[in-house]
Amino acid sequence: MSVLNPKMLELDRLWKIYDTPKGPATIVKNFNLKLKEGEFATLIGHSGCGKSTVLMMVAGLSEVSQGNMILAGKEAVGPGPDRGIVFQSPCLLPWMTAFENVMLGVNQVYFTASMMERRQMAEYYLSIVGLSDAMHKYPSELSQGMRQRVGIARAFALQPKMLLLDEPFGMLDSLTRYELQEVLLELWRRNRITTLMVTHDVDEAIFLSDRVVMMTDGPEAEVEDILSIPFERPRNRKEIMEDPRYYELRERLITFLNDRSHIRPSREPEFKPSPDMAAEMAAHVIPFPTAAA
Ligand SMILES: Nc1ncnc2c1ncn2[C@@H]1O[C@H](COP(=O)(O)OP(=O)(O)OP(=O)(O)O)[C@@H](O)[C@H]1O
Repeated sequence: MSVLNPKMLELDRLWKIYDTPKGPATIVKNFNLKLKEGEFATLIGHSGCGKSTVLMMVAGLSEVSQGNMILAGKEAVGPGPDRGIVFQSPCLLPWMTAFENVMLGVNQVYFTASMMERRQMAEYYLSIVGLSDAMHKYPSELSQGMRQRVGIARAFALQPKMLLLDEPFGMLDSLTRYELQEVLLELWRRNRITTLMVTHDVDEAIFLSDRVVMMTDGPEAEVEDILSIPFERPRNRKEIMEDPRYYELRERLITFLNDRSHIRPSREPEFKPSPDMAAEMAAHVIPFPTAAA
């Protein structure tokens, strides 16, 4: 029997400071989070608060300015095949079929496996995401939703320790998004890969996650609160939506986002013309034509 790692990911007082022309900008400050093996967590917060920044640090694609990041008991530095990433747009190589795009990573990571095993692995994941009949098509022959299915299959096929998803369904219509949420849950049910996902969608966060991590507004964003989602798995969207707890959770998340939007500083720039400029502007106003004109 395998023993689950009680701490698959530990983010300990993580900071991200960018050097900007105006000086250092602290985007994320003292960000603490622990994920258990097999846990599905989502990051939610206002646009620009630093969700993708946290995800990119975990992916090893953005350097950690301060703090520790431990993945499966080891310090994680730089990117690696132990972390699979799915972006909003799947970035497939256009001259390769869906199958070849998935095989690209599989060949790199499982180079000791036989060609037959590698092909079977790619075919298995492409069929689970519903692309059995389209796996030999080129990206230009696939819809946006199908391309994202390839992106999801590609990430799972590498069997990473962690899956990182940056608004993977953000560009899809709501029907396709619901379908792909189900696809993602089915793959996750079979593999139980520890997952951290960025989303703006409160319903998506509740439907998919074990815990929703609410981030404060940036700059200097940190974890404000964490909401545990109590619904049993496997989850059924209809049953969840009929559960009174769903509306309580939804209310809490929406209230959190709304409350924070009230304390956000106004971004409206100040514009006070000098008296001379005001006179100049007034002189340029074209009078509204009257009936007599
Ligand atoms: N290379 C960089 N240099 C300076 N600032 C940056 C850099 N990259 C991102 N930022 C800033 O970091 C902040 C957080 O950006 P990030 O993309 O992480 O936010 P987010 O919460 O994911 O936003 P959204 O929900 O809109 O995608 C933003 O203010 C952004 O301008």
